[in-house]
Amino acid sequence: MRASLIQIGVDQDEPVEARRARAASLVREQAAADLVVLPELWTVGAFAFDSFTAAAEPVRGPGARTAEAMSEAAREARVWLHAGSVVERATGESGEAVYYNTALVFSPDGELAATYRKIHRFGFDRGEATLMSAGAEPVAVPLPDTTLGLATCYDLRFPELFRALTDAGAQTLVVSAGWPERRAAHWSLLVRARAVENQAYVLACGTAGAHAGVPQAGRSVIVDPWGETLAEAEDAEEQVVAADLDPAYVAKVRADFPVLRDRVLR
Ligand SMILES: NC(=O)CCC(=O)C(=O)O
Repeated sequence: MRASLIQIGVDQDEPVEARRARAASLVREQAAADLVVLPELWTVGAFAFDSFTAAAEPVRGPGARTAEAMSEAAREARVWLHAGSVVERATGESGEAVYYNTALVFSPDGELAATYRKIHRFGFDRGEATLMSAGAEPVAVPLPDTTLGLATCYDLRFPELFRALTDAGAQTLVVSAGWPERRAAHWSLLVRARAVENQAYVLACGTAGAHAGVPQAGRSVIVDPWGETLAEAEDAEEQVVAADLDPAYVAKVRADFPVLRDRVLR
């Protein structure tokens, strides 16, 4: 199973519409892959908080511009597409607008197969943490050859989410991110930790460029269930990081070195 991570450049000078078209064409170029992954909030920029509400869009129906473009790209390339995340505009219980950082997964037919609303919002008492509502449900997505477990950026710091995804059957953990350069060492360490402790593939896709003046780490990486790096971006330039995954290898590592079986606390 071939996975391609598109570490797309997010530059505030590029209009969102142009980046959307560019992302769709980058996805189409990955038609040889089975699974393609884009990063977090690549339309607006993960740190462009001031633009979040203006850039918000529904994930279905009229005005779902990113979902429409990504559905078409997935269908044309015939790939499973984790299209990164968008600022989702939804309606609250009293009819008010509420916002989520929502990841979208499309099937090769272009169907919206799953959405995941980011559970852990970044920013402490500012930015995303105050502008967005939190998701509540971990999401695992069965594909023909593997089951994906979905996580978004800051989620990477919360191992209990990844364990819940593993318990839900995930064998390939996808982290879609807009991780900053200044904490690149945490990114590299935590991605490998999540792979080793869950004995799962981790596909961690970041962005290139800078969002609202925050330089990005890039360093998108694919790590196998034994913690070996299969492919990695060495910098924060726009590029594609790709590797072949062997879905059977997850079961082999879990059987040969049965750490998950030895859990005591649940
Ligand atoms: N967009 C994010 O979730 C950023 C997370 C981050 O910067 C960190 O965890 O460090």
